[in-house]
Amino acid sequence: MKKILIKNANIVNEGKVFEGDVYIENDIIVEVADSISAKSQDVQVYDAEGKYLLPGVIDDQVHFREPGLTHKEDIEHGSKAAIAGGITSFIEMPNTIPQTTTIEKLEEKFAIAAEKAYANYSFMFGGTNDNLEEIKKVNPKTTAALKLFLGSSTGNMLVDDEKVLEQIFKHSPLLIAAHCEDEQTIKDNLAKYKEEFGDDIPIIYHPEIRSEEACYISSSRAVALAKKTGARLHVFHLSTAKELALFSNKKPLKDKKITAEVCIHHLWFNNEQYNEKGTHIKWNPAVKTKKDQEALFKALLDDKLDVIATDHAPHTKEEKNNVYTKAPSGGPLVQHALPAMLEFYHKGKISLEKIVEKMCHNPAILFEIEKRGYIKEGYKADLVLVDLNAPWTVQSDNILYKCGWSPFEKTTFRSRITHTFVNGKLVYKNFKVLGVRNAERLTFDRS
Ligand SMILES: NC(=O)N[C@@H](CC(=O)O)C(=O)O
Repeated sequence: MKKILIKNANIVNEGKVFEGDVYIENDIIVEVADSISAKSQDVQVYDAEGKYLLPGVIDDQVHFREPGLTHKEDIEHGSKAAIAGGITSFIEMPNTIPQTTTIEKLEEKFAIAAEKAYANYSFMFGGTNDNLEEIKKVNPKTTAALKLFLGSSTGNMLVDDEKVLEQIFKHSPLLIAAHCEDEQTIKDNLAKYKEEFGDDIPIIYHPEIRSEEACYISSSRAVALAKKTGARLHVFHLSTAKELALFSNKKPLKDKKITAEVCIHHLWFNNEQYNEKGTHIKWNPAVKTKKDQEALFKALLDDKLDVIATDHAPHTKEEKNNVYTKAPSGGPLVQHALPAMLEFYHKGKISLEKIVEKMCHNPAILFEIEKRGYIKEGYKADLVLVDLNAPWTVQSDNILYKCGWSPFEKTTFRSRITHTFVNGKLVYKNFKVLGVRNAERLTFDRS
């Protein structure tokens, strides 16, 4: 039996920060207490020396591009970058090639992950205009959720047949996670700018094309449909202040039928950075104004926004360094999401407890993930040790993404992830992925 004792940590868990020790046997946290002493010789002891111990982050939205788009990213590189960023579990999206729209394709992805993933994994099934019967067959006990693109993005998975959509909302056995941007509004806006600029539309107009209105029309339609059908809806990557009125903080997360996510890039960037960063910060939905950014932050603290995710969506530099209409939307984020949130902590904008709630506890509650997301007895030992005072700068020689670039390049983060444990095994230490694969398929506690 493998036994690990982490001593002298500042443990961040369930709204508290307290000094303590954590004892692990095999993959399970066996004891969390003020002081634990090694009970036998074969216990491996890590002295945390006051560093902060967090539950491993659970990222509910990543695009690891495998199969079919592995020139951009793959499960091995993506999950290695994830553990370097303190993300110990990920839920991956269906816009791969082939798309994850049949049970067979879904199982193929699980098989790839079983061979290659460095972090615990699950996948979302993809809904289309014509796979309702297949959706009905997906087992909610073994698959994370159903992803619907209610706005076009990478991978041509737009679901725009209103009648089908209502049927999906009525009959989905899975929680529905939706990308909300109204297609017609985007098309009309794009046509207007294309008339003026051709393909080389200045990037600053991205949030005018993928506009607030496009987001609001689509999110409100999805929320209305969820209310009408009783579907369990989770709206992905909120980007505007206006949409926040659609969400509520009146109930505890476990009782909410409609929930919402915010992504790192919408919290970190705003439209003032388009001139400097260009298409490297082109995302769908677009990064919008400073006012939107501030409203998102407030809604996160007020619990109108339930989880923080990355929407890690790499494209190569060559693909990104293109004129507006040809540069794909999306960027790599898993390695830098937690350091970015910890930077907000340093700036006094959010507490460590809140970061842990939104990145670790809440994804586990929302997706009913079994025994993860907390530093608790009986839970899986997915843990991250963080040095809050060890500045480092994002640069090409420490970026682990297959695409080799980051929108955070040249950013100095004050906090560093020093150790990541997945199911009780140390898999990452001080800028080094240790080559130890100990990931498991996520399981769900759903009745
Ligand atoms: N977020 C993005 O801008 N792009 C994502 C798709 C998506 O989630 O829209 C991608 O897969 O490239």
